[in-house]
Amino acid sequence: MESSHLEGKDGTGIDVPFFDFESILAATDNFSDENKLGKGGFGPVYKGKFPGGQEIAVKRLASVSGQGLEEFKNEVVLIAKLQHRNLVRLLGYCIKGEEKILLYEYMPNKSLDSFIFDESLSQKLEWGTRFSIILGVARGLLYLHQDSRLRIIHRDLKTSNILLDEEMNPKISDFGLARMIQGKQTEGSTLRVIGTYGYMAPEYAIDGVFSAKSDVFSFGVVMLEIISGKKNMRFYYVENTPSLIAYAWRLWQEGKALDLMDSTLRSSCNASEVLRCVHVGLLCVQEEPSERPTMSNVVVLLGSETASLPIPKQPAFVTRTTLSSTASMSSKAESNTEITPTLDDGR
Ligand SMILES: Nc1ncnc2c1ncn2[C@@H]1O[C@H](COP(=O)(O)OP(=O)(O)OP(=O)(O)O)[C@@H](O)[C@H]1O
Repeated sequence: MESSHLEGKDGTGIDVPFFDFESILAATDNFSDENKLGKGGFGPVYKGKFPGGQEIAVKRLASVSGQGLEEFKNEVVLIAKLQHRNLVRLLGYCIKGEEKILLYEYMPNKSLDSFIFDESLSQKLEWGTRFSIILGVARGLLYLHQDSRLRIIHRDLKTSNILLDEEMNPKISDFGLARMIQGKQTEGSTLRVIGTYGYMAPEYAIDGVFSAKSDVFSFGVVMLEIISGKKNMRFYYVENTPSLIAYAWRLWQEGKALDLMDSTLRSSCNASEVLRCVHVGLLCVQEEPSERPTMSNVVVLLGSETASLPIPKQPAFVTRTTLSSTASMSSKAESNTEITPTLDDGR
């Protein structure tokens, strides 16, 4: 099934196996509906199984058809170089005509959102597991931003892009794909916003300006969702508050930040860890990007019981007005997901 390998040009010896189309057809039972795991903005994803029993996830890319072959291969090598225990591993690729496919390790526990937003599954995710998921995601994102040398901005970090392995270790997925589709910017501005409302920083949603700090904002939203078990964007209808961020901010100001905690977990959680997470989460979602911590600050702050934390300033999206203007101003946004730019689309 593997017929050749791509190698990095820089002598790093990175090796990306090429899989022929027929072996992928066989592994996915001709991309059968039963094997379809879902469809994201980059295209549908299928579960596959190779003859030896190895399970894989097959992403059939929809949006890169215009991209040249060489360019695509270079990006595949780049993504394959990004290896960390908190990133989903790229196993190989396939090109056949217009068809471009990426093969990833299969994550049996699917995505974090399917746990935390589900009434019964969320109860299995006690605080200790949630805290280690938060730490793992922070480390994975730090690696993308700094340690990988390549400075990758994810641009679409959200709870549905965090997958869980059999031991509930978190692995970030879809990293490098925004870059694959839009070119090799490490930061800058774009007319085509790849992201999901509810997770995007205001400067990215409104002006298309992205940086490591816009990922930090998304991380903050993810963290508040993990703590509360509630979605940021659907929040208005739950609590009559513009967003989860606004709710967290209100509780914080009233000295009741622990109430943000998913009610099913309150009796068994470590209160000081939860409070630290809410505090760091609020630092991440501050309106002004320069006030937000870097991911390396975040990792240190989360891991230390004694570090003194700065007082957070008012976050973005605390009023209904800011949310509405974001949604309407970002109508130029061409999200990579199936969402349309309305207030209600956070998933
Ligand atoms: N490596 C994987 N192992 C197991 N399931 C996966 C894997 N990658 C993706 N999936 C599942 O496939 C489905 C589609 O994933 P994908 O990441 O393409 O889209 P999404 O997260 O729903 O949306 P978006 O494109 O906006 O990120 C999701 O249900 C996801 O959980």
